[in-house]
Amino acid sequence: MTQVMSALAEIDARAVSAWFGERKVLDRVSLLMPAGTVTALIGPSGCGKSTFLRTLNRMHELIPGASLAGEVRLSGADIYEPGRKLTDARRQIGMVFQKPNPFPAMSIYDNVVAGLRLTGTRVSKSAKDDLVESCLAKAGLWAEVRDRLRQPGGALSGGQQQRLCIARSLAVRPKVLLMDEPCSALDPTSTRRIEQTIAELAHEITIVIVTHNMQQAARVSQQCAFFLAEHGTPGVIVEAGPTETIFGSPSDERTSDYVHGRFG
Ligand SMILES: Nc1ncnc2c1ncn2[C@@H]1O[C@H](COP(=O)(O)OP(=O)(O)OP(=O)(O)O)[C@@H](O)[C@H]1O
Repeated sequence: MTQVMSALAEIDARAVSAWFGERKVLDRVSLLMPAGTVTALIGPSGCGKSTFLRTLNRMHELIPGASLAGEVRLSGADIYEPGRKLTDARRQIGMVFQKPNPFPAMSIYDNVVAGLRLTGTRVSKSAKDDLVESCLAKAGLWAEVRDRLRQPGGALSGGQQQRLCIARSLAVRPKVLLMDEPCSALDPTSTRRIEQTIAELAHEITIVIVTHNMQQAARVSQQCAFFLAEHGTPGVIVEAGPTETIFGSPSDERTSDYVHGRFG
């Protein structure tokens, strides 16, 4: 079976600020997301978690009027360095969104390999077959779809579609996988299945997940960062650290209030 992942990589955000037009929504946010771990970004609505996530693979700059400052280092190299191609960052740092977004009319097989064409990767037919099997297996979907790879992606359940999107992300061999509330459109059973997939993938890939679900953050992550944007000020990280510390004995009272459901 084809090896899907490349070497483990850390991602290090340094003093990242972000704006939409004149409005600053993140202020000098620094966070090291260690290789091969799951980092959960938590905090109330509007504090900048998704914006921060989008700065990690250069998606923020696609929004008209959006700008940013700071550095994002992938294994030491700044993805924003002049001369570095946008597509390199996208290939190395994949993303899974809130709402599963497979190509609905395209087959399951073609959905998995869809990213190869976009990144200009040429692969033989047999290598492609191996890649499809290996990515679907890693996304926890192979057993359910192995006999119907030619059926459309849109015919799968919501949870299966989300796992198909994870498989599609894995096919271009990313070093980091960003997940923006990947379970918020799913039922509890599908949610647990995705969480299981995250746990299995975390041995081979660095994962950053935005979640509003505190139990989920506690279940899937080894590190948590608590974001807050108080009184209309730009979002900052109040506190980041090992998940058991953030939930068990945080140093800031606002973190404790948030993780225990007292606000947000
Ligand atoms: N495309 C956009 N144009 C202008 N402002 C935006 C845009 N996207 C987000 N914002 C603003 O930036 C701030 C941060 O939003 P962001 O979506 O990053 O927060 P969040 O913590 O992910 O929120 P949620 O948990 O509700 O998804 C918010 O005030 C939001 O209104």
